Amino acid sequence: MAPHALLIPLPAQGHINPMMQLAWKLVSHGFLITFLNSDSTHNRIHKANTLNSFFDNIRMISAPFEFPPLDSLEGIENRIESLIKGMGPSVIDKVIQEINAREEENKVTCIIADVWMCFGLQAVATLHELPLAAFHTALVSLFAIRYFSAHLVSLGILHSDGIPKEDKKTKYLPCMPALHSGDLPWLWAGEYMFRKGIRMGEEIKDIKWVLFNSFIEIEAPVVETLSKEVGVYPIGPLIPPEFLIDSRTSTKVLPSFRKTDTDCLQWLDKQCAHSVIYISFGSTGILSEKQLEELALGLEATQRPFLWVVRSDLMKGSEANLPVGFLEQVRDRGCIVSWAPQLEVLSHPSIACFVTHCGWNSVQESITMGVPMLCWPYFADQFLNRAYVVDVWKLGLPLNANSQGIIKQGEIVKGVEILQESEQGLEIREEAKKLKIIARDAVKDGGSSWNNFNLFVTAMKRQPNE
Ligand SMILES: O=c1ccn([C@@H]2O[C@H](COP(=O)(O)OP(=O)(O)O[C@H]3O[C@H](CO)[C@@H](O)[C@H](O)[C@H]3O)[C@@H](O)[C@H]2O)c(=O)[nH]1
Repeated sequence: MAPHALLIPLPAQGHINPMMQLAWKLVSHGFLITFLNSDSTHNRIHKANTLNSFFDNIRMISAPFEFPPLDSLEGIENRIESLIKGMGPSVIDKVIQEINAREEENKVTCIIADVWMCFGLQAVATLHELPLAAFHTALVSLFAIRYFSAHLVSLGILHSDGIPKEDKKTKYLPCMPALHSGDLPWLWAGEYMFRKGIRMGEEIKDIKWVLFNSFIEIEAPVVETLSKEVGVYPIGPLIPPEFLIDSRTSTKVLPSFRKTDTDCLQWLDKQCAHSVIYISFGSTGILSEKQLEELALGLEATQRPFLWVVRSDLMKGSEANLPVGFLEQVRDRGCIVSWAPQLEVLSHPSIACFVTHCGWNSVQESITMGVPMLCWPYFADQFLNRAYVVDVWKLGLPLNANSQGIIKQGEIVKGVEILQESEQGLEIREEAKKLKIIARDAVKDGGSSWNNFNLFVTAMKRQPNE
């Protein structure tokens, strides 16, 4: 009997993508996969991706629960709570019963759930005598700072609502870089996120396998510290192996929530090597009208080619408006798309640098493709990721806002020029080349993530009575 994993993602692009990559990897190791979404998320993915080879190998199912994908932060607390209830333990129990009743020969043999979907799930796994693994889509450091945050309260470093007592750059954990107080990943959503993070740590502590889409080499001290408390298994980067070969011919594109515009790849083919600035704010980052204008004018002023993902909801409150005359001014030097095949873009030889909101997938994809970054974080873990990119790995530069919170056009021009033309930029590009190799080695035979993944797969393939 083939092992059969039930995968339960959080319905947000940045969480579904790595879960799909994990699904793909498990299929290549002989697993059957059932991929569970809420009804609305399931329908949206199918609508945006009519023909995609992903669906040939992975069974996509949905739970009867209307939950639109999390691609805006509006009312986030209530939406997360409603998701945790609507797709909670009793629903998962029913889904497993239905699959097992239908498929005598292919019963579910393990559950892998996003850490946000694990609340109360251990009881269901125990009831069905199934192993449960939690999947964390970002840095181990993000989980660690949440996990140890109650301890930081007891030490008097944080107030009981998660706000730091002192507003200065602090080494909150000895194993992590110093962070500005505003970099703490719960502050954007206040006490709710802080408490939820602590609850998550308590819930996950008893789960034997916690898989991380990261790799040990980039945050070894944190992995070592957290492993004393939790079963930490970094298995990333989960980027499909086809993308890790420089002379790749694969056209595999992950299904996403939005229609992918692949024409930009032909535009990239026409550009010189290492010349193009790629700009994307992931699935949720938004800009004010003024901020969008400054970015556009900054790109114009660089006089360099650029590929910019302008999602229809990139601008706060209305359809994104580019400054009057901007398109006429930049002409063929700029390519604007509403959703890019990002992995293919980042692995294209014409890309010089990535202006990124520092969502973890974007950062890890950039590392794995050896592309230096200009960091423009927006919320959640993105400030923590920036601290690693800039201060620890030295793979990029921060884009600094002025006193009104605006990143001005000159800052963008300066960032690109430093990366492309200065001694400091050369050092950053050298670091990017080194870390690209380390990232790829982690998933090669015998690499750290390869070892963890194989340990996990072997354990999941073992029959319960073995
Ligand atoms: O035009 C685009 C833009 C993005 N992507 C992909 O979409 C994903 C976006 O993920 P990420 O870069 O992590 O950004 P978010 O969508 O913002 O991700 C959420 O989830 C991440 C993982 O938990 C967190 O680190 C982020 O802070 C959170 O916002 C990546 O795989 C990109 O390759 C595309 O394919 N095309």
